[in-house]
Amino acid sequence: MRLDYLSIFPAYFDVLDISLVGKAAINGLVEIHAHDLRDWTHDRHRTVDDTPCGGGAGMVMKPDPWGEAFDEIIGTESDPSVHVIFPAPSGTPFTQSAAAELSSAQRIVFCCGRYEGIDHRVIDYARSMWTVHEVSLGDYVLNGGEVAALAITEAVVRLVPGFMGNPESLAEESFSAGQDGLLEYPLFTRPVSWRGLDVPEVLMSGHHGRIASWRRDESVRLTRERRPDLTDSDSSGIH
Ligand SMILES: O=C(OCc1ccccc1)c1cn[nH]c1
Repeated sequence: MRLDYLSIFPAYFDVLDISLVGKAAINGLVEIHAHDLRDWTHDRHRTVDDTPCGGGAGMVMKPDPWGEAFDEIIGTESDPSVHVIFPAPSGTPFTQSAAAELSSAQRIVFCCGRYEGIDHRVIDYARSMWTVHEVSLGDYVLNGGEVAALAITEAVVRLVPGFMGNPESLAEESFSAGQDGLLEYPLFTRPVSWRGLDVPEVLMSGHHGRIASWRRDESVRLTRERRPDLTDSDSSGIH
């Protein structure tokens, strides 16, 4: 999988050489390329923004540098196998199933908006050429798409076959199919007693049936408490 990042702060992505994703990059599963959008400007100030047509506060990212960067990084041929991701508050909420789908992509290009956003024609042009995802991580506003791109990268790359040392651990996480779309139950490890707090006895009983039902009950309780929106969805085991 090749991952490209287009940003006016490409150094954000240096961290990928260290972290979880770094390992995948080393064993050849993932190839990382970060690019400075200003490399595709031609004026002395390397301008990437301008005032919004129709007025309004803030600045908008000009389309020209994006188009020239696309030409060089992706090419001028249409190719639906290239996934182009624009993180933005106005995007479709990102989910574990979206991460799973993207984990089989051969190429993903992250376009990190700054200022108030990117000229919409950039997204329209990208849609005419590649498979575009406008993605939101949540109902809040960041200063730019870089942090969102890092989060999406981690969610996707850890699902790439051959990447995780112990794929079974993926099956038991929150939101994974194995959990029936429920939140993960509380986890404990040694010491059994810690600062006057003990591990629930059932987990030390060695009784696997009871442990499984305690865990499910906890998942149901937590999901009802924190994520009522998940309880009546078809994917969750509770209604
Ligand atoms: O702020 C975000 O993206 C950066 C961005 C992009 C375009 C204009 C403003 C900000 C974001 C919030 N949830 N998911 C993404």
